[in-house]
Amino acid sequence: MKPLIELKNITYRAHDKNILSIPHFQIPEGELLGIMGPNGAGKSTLLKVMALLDSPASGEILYRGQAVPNGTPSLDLRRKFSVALQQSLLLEGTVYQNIAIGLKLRKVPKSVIKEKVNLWMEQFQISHLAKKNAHFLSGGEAQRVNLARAMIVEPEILFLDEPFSALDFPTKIKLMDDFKGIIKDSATTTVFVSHDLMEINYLTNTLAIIVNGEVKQYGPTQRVLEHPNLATSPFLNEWKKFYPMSFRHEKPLSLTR
Ligand SMILES: Nc1ncnc2c1ncn2[C@@H]1O[C@H](COP(=O)(O)OP(=O)(O)OP(=O)(O)O)[C@@H](O)[C@H]1O
Repeated sequence: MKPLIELKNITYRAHDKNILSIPHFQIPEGELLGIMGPNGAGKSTLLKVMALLDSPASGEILYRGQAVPNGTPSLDLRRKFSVALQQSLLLEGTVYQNIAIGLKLRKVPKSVIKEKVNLWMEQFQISHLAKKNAHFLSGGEAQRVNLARAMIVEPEILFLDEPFSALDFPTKIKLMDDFKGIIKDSATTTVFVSHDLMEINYLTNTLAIIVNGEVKQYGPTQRVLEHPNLATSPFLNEWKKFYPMSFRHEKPLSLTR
């Protein structure tokens, strides 16, 4: 498949330290890519650079083969991307208003907004919360609103940075299960940063392991997890001690539905 995003010779520096060094990396359209690695490896920085939220020190980013001007991506291009972070950062107002905001900014007619917000609230099973103040939601509810808000604009690419990591385990697996169905149905190209092997194994098809700002292994998720290389095995083998079997299962072991 054609790459949606391509990175060439990307470096990122902060305080005179090299944070990222990526000679070449690409995300094909339709990919469900996981980015995993130890704390401080550069996962979030890579996501921010790919989502055009931060500029690299050097290198080139191409979107559908077109070079993106460094530092000044057009509004048009930005609007093809959605980002959801660990903190849901919901705005003052109701759940309905929070989910509607992206379409409102795009000046979509009110009747269409209503139809789409209702659809996405249904998809994320939060219709009953429509009129609730978004600042009084549980963590799981808030993350559902956050993901609905990201999906309603029908992004060409969705960037997720640890969206499930603050949730308790039953809440997490239920949301991940629902979310997987939604992503599959919409066929949205997705980049999912996580440090959790169970989340990565469950949600992604392809996996990049980052260590010290470099992509040390890339390939189909199952293959990477089952055959870590010299650079990634110290990290992956630690995880596999805690999830000795889960990387062989399609679903987390405790997910019974
Ligand atoms: N703007 C910045 N200024 C200074 N240091 C930074 C900046 N951005 C990132 N870093 C440093 O870059 C390194 C990579 O950070 P990043 O948040 O990308 O890692 P990560 O893999 O997402 O980590 P974690 O799993 O802990 O969230 C860290 O050492 C971090 O302190």
